[in-house]
Amino acid sequence: MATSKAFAPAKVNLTLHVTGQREDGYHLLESLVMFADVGDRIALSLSDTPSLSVTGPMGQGVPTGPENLVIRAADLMGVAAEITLEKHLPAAAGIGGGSSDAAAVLAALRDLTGKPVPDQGLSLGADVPVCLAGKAAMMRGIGEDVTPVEDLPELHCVLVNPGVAVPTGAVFKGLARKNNPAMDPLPAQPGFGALIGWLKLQRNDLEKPAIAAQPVIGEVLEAIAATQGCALARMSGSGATCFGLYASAAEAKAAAGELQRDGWWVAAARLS
Ligand SMILES: C[C@](O)(CO)[C@H](O)COP(=O)(O)OP(=O)(O)OC[C@H]1O[C@@H](n2ccc(N)nc2=O)[C@H](O)[C@@H]1O
Ligand SMILES: Nc1ncnc2c1ncn2[C@@H]1O[C@H](COP(=O)(O)OP(=O)(O)OP(=O)(O)O)[C@@H](O)[C@H]1O
Repeated sequence: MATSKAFAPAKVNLTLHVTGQREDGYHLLESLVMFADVGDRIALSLSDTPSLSVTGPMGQGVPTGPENLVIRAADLMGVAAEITLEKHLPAAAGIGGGSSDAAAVLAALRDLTGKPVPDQGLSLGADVPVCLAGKAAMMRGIGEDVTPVEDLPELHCVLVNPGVAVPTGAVFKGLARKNNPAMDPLPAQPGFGALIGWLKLQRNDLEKPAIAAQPVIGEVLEAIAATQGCALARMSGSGATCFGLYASAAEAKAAAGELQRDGWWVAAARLS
């Protein structure tokens, strides 16, 4: 029986500019996305009797029925599979947990069966195409326009989620304005200092409405910014997960130690 194992990394939106809105309500975005070396793990095998088992430290509350994005991904490919999903990432957290799981299943089933992935998986979620690309990229449109970005420096980060789920649609609805300024052009082959300098001039436009919905996100950002060596603190996606960036793995690891609180999920990671 054909089997496959896959890693579904956390997606981090280093920037997220909301520059407009389409007639169907979806927002036009510009986002620099990188992927962390922390994530979920998936094992799957082709089978006549499809099934899903959800395990892992963050598995509680994750749907095990047909609404789980890994099952929807298998359905989209028209393939029956037995899937085990080991959750390490918090759900509804702005780091694409479900989208990255879906992308990993799409890629595994494409490789096992030779079938193409319909429409980059966009129908499963706006974050699925960038997760399917799986490497640093500029994301535009509503998420379907993905351009890989080469030559970014190694980044070390801490990811912090305060344990509150933030529904993506509600955060978009809370935006005061939909047509915010575009991102500045990314400098060519930036070193760490140049990339941080550029990032500081960009934004995550969803930060403000997310903080209005869940004020603890503001506390997370302050706590990250206060850690030793933190070059930038910002929210990812629609929240509530926030990240801090550091020049070294040792600083990111020390920050993760400082940021431990009851109910907070904290991970040090490398971004690429
Ligand atoms: C905020 C981001 O995480 C940034 O990477 C993504 O844009 C969201 O990606 P996602 O979670 O895969 O989003 P989806 O599941 O497609 O959409 C959830 C909800 O977010 C809103 N949504 C999402 C993407 C987008 N470009 N405009 C939107 O307005 C819509 O109300 C939608 O119903
Ligand atoms: N495989 C999955 N893992 C986690 N949640 C899932 C999964 N499949 C479906 N869901 C549901 O999808 C919802 C969104 O979860 P997800 O982890 O994709 O967060 P997200 O905030 O939408 O991420 P992002 O906005 O960065 O894409 C959850 O509330 C959960 O019930």
